[in-house]
Amino acid sequence: MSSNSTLTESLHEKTIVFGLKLWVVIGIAVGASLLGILLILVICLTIQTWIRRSRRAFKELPMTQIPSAFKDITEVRVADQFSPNDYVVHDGLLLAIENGPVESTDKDAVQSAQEDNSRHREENNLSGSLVHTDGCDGIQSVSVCEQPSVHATADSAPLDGLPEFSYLGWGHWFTLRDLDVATDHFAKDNVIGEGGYGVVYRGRLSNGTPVAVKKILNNLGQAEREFRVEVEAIGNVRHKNLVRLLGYCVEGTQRMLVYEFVNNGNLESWLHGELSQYSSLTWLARMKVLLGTAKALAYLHEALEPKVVHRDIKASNILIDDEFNAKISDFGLAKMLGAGKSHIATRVMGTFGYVAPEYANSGLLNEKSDVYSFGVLLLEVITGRDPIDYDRPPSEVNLVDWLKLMVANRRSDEVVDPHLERRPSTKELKRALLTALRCIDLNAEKRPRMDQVVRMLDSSETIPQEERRPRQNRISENTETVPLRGKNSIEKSDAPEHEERPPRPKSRPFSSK
Ligand SMILES: Nc1ncnc2c1ncn2[C@@H]1O[C@H](COP(=O)(O)OP(=O)(O)OP(=O)(O)O)[C@@H](O)[C@H]1O
Repeated sequence: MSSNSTLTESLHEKTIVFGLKLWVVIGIAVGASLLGILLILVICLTIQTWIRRSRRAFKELPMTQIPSAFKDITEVRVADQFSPNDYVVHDGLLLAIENGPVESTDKDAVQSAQEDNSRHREENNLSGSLVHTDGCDGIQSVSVCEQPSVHATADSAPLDGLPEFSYLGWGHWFTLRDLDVATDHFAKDNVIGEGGYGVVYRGRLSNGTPVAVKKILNNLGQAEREFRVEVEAIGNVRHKNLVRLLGYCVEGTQRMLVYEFVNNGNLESWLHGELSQYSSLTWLARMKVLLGTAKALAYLHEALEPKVVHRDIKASNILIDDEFNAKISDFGLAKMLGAGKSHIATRVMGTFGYVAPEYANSGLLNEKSDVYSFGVLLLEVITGRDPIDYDRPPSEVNLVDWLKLMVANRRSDEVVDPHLERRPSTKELKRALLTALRCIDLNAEKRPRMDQVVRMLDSSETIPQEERRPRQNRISENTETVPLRGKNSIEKSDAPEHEERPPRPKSRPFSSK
């Protein structure tokens, strides 16, 4: 009884806290703790909802692309690609090329495709849904068929050292602050280059990963579209020869894409730009880059469902790493082609000189347009010439036309890039030229598929050690800067008619219907 009264007395004693009685102080402390716990719960819930909403804002970007087998692979007969004649009829011209034997066999091709395929499947251990476009350019046309389920694999796992909550299932959600810090406040010194729709910065994430950050220009409908298409096309796709998208940032009007940093420039700067002043790419390095490009395109066209048509294959979109592996980049114009669709009708986009004629004329697009662009790229690599070069005499301005003429006149050995230190053998040259000519066939149906192109090009030769690094010119993510380029979108109608030379590299909207 007395202890009870002592307790009551103590509770009624005044404390040093504003002279409040003890029971009042205890009450306030308990109340404050409860409030604190409640507040923390509310903050957690708000953050969770915010992340969920933000993801939904992207319509739960698809975890697409379940590679099925490389279809028809066993039906491909490499020997069919080169008839044993000493000429080929191409585009109405009798081309004076002798066909050398093709070294890779069906067995090799099938085996390599199977290996590729099982690797893709391992690397893309995904299940999920597909995305369809209805053939229109509007992003609204993209619909997600079902909620994808993704099983993270080693390759698609969150990057080490980054907060787990930022992981989206295929890549990371970065805040503006993350990227501001990564690029040193988007410092001018960190600008790698500028494309039609954004500026690319070199950066380093908080966990030390070197990245390229593409800051999309604000308020451009096309830019917004490009942003979303790029995420949809390659967000969830992994291939050694495709640049890896590590994540993105969406904050207010800001749109940014974060890629793996590819440290050895792009093919365009090696062939015609700053890097060409230091050294010429060797023939084997060129072929390695082209073979990698062909493999990535074969993957996009043959192994994915729906297939992805890149639409802007050109030298500046082929990034190169220090082992001379190609990495196709810039998927902003990509289109999905659903199963059973032979083509889609769409606005003609692309880059002057690379766009397939039937697509330019009709707006009908399918993967054979990429095959044509690849053929032009191959010719560019063989000859070291721009697809369109107004500095040359009229008969040589258009690379494809000039090349066909040279071959028809049995002057094919004169077309090789004079900057090459070691010319390719006649057999190597024929292999490359014939492949290119097949790719630029005016009849799109006659063009080979990209998996066939891979086999045509693959000579199973490796680059000797001493040829791997053409002298002093590797670009390190810390040191040199790839030449800065201005915006150079040109409309078809912008193309100069005669003397004036268009800015290089030529870009983007080719023409509008
Ligand atoms: N992941 C990357 N790593 C290193 N450099 C990159 C990366 N992505 C792009 N770049 C470089 O940034 C520059 C700008 O690239 P971007 O794709 O925006 O434009 P582009 O292809 O030059 O032109 P356009 O957009 O008009 O086709 C190019 O020099 C390109 O090589």
